[in-house]
Amino acid sequence: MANNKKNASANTWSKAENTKTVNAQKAAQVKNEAAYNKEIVDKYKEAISSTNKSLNKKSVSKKIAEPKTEESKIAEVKQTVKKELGPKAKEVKVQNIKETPKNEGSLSKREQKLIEKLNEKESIKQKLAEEKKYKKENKKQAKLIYKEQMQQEKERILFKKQAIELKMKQEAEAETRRVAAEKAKAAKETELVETKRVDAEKAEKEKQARELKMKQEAEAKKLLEEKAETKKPVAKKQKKATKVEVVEVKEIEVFQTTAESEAKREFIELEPKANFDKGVKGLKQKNKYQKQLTNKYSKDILSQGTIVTTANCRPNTLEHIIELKNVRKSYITGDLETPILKGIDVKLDKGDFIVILGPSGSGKTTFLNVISGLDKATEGDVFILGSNLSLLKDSHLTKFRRRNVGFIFQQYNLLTNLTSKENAEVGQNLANKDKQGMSIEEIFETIGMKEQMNKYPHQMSGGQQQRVSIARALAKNPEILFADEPTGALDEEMGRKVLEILVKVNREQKTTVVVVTHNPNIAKIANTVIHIKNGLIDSLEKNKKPADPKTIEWS
Ligand SMILES: Nc1ncnc2c1ncn2[C@@H]1O[C@H](COP(=O)(O)OP(=O)(O)OP(=O)(O)O)[C@@H](O)[C@H]1O
Repeated sequence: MANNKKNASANTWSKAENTKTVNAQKAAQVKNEAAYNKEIVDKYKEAISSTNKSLNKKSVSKKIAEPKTEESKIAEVKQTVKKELGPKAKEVKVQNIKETPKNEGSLSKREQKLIEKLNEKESIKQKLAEEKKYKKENKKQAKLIYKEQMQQEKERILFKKQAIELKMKQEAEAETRRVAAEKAKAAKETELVETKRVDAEKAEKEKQARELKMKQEAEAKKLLEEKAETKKPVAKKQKKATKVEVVEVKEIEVFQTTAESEAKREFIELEPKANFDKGVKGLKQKNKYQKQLTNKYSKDILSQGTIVTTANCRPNTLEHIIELKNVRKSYITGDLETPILKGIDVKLDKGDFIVILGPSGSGKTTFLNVISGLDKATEGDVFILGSNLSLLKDSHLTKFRRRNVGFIFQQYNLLTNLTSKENAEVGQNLANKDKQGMSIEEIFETIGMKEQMNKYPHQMSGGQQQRVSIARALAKNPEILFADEPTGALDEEMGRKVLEILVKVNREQKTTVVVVTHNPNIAKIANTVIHIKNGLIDSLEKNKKPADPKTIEWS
């Protein structure tokens, strides 16, 4: 019995010794593995540090799990052994190993083998668990590091993006500032240029106003002088002029046709002269001959009403206000004679409304100028109111025109610095005092311009200005009213109005009206229509029923 007890005790001790050895081995192994783990952790740390360095960022603020202490490892192994050995291990632990006698029995071989196997198994299991754990830990760490790196990369990209955006924003702001500065500069320059332009315009306007004022003053002065001169012509001229001129002023009184004066008119028939050369030479001879006759007969024609013919023509002055015989008009161009009017014969009745038509360049205006005394024929008789205008001196021609004829031009020719009324008064100053005519007010009433009497030409329309020019012509109370394209610059409405006035004057005042026009429709309001073609009268038609200007077609 005592021996059995002794053996059991020896066995227990031996077991304990073995367990101690195993535990020591395990502790050594854990120590080694701990060192190994530490090395791995160090490596990770180093990797993290190098990654951080490469990202040029702060070090990863990662808390890497420190390896477990040796004591905790040993405790853990002990715990595992305890778990594996179950109640046996419990038993071993319960007993005090140091106190257990060394020779107290021994384990059976089977038990020993079992323990060895268990230890081995435990060791492998332990190792696998550790490995798994470390792997898991490493994977977790790597994941964290990766996550951290990704986060850092994201931050880096975000930072870069923000930096780019900031740069772009700064550049945009700088561009905006530059554009604004340029705009401001341009605006300043424009303002400067505009200011200069406005100043220049202002200066120019002031200059023009000064000039206009001076011109107006000069014209007004001239008008007043003319008025004063008209009132006392003889007295003033006597002061300044020579004796001969005084005689001239006294002598020249334009002949007026009355029933009484008509009977007293002298008639002189000159032998027609035909032995002139051809061309320019002949033209010069004709001019010379005409001058001689002019010097001889001009005064008598103008003041005495002497009728002088160079073309075998005795005009019927009671019937015909205009009578032309073999009228020619030529111009000298270089060495060549250019014939325009080529031998015109015509008789036009007093009080007629005459319209002259013809193609452009046919000689209409030349014809009008010759019969109105604005130009002189080269050859032939031009009897107007019985006076042969071909034999009047220029100064006498002017007097004749002033007394007897009125003009209306396409471009109204009003004095710009005089009002409508004053323009008309200029005409009135030249009026035929012996002939009873309309007053200025009546004239403006006739032309429908009473409200515009105090307006200046620039304050009126073209049609209104043309009507003022009619008023001016009518104020002269002329025997004949000549109009060259009077509606040429007007629209239809104004054109018709002007024609209505001319017709009215013709009917009511018995004024002979001669109108040159391109518009064949206007011919319908006339009672005499002349067609001029190539410097000759192509036809003369009488119209017994002239149309009202309101009813004619216009274009
Ligand atoms: N001073 C001049 N010197 C030379 N030729 C002239 C002169 N004046 C007019 N002519 C010519 O006389 C011709 C007739 O001119 P005019 O003005 O009389 O014609 P018109 O029938 O009135 O023409 P339009 O209807 O075009 O006004 C034209 O060929 C013109 O060139």
